[in-house]
Amino acid sequence: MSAQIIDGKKVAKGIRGDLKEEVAKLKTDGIAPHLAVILVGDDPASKTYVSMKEKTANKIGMESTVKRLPSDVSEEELLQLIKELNENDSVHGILVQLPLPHHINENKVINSIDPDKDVDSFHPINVGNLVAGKKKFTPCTPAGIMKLLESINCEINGKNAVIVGRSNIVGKPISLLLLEQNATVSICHSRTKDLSAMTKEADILIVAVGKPEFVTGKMIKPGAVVIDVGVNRIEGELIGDVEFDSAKEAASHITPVPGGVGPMTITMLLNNTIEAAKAWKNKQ
Ligand SMILES: Nc1nc(=O)c2c([nH]1)NC[C@@H]1CN(c3ccc(C(=O)N[C@@H](CCC(=O)O)C(=O)O)cc3)C=[N+]21
Repeated sequence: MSAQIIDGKKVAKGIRGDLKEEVAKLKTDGIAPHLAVILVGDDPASKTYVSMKEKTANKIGMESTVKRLPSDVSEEELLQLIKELNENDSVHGILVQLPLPHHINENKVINSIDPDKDVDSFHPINVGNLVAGKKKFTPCTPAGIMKLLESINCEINGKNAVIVGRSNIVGKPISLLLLEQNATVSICHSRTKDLSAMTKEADILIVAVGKPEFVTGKMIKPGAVVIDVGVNRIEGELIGDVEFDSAKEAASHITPVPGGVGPMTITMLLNNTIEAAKAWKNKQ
């Protein structure tokens, strides 16, 4: 058996078509959804991601501004820029590309973003709302994963969902979203005693550990849905956290890397920016 490959590019494109219409509608109401991205330093991967965000935003008719700061910028200057963007009524979404240089306190920066403009949904207020089930924004990568599951009509209610990885950006929030849909959720990590025994129980397996080809086919329950969130760049090539060739023999559905979760992340970021613009409009 060979799994059906979940085409994240295609799903993302479909959603972007809807978003483009929403942007056009908002523009006729005099509101141009506007995303501001802050890039500190010149890490090549970050530069690529930021220009992809800018390009995709423009493709659906959205406004985008990229603020580029040198790697030795002071924390104070960065916080000042965020303050200006918070106060700028024409900006609806603010994203600070992570990781930041070590001399800058990441938490302090995230905490300074207006929660209403926090399209990454990393601010503690938005994290708290997600935990309480009253969210304003859904964090981009987890939101994208839910859309991918939806695209294959994946049943979630009552299923065993196993998450490998407990990051604030993916592992923790995706666990909450799956729990909201009544999955039985287990979160595994580096101290998990028998990882294979856990992953083999998964009807839905989400892997976000940042270790190339960490999960192999023999760790997967036959017929499972496998979502690979890994983006490991090795000698210029993008490698997932799942060993694709062996995994696709066990799984019923699987996401590739590239072309799986990645394209969804950016699309959901644009979705959140449109949501922010709509919420702003309703406050006026
Ligand atoms: N504040 C913040 N928010 C983020 O959402 C954020 C961040 N910082 N820092 C870095 C990570 C990583 N990330 C990705 C986005 C798109 C792809 C993506 O589109 N990947 C393509 C391939 C792109 C390529 O070839 O390089 C794919 O998987 O098909 C991957 C990774 C967002 N991140």
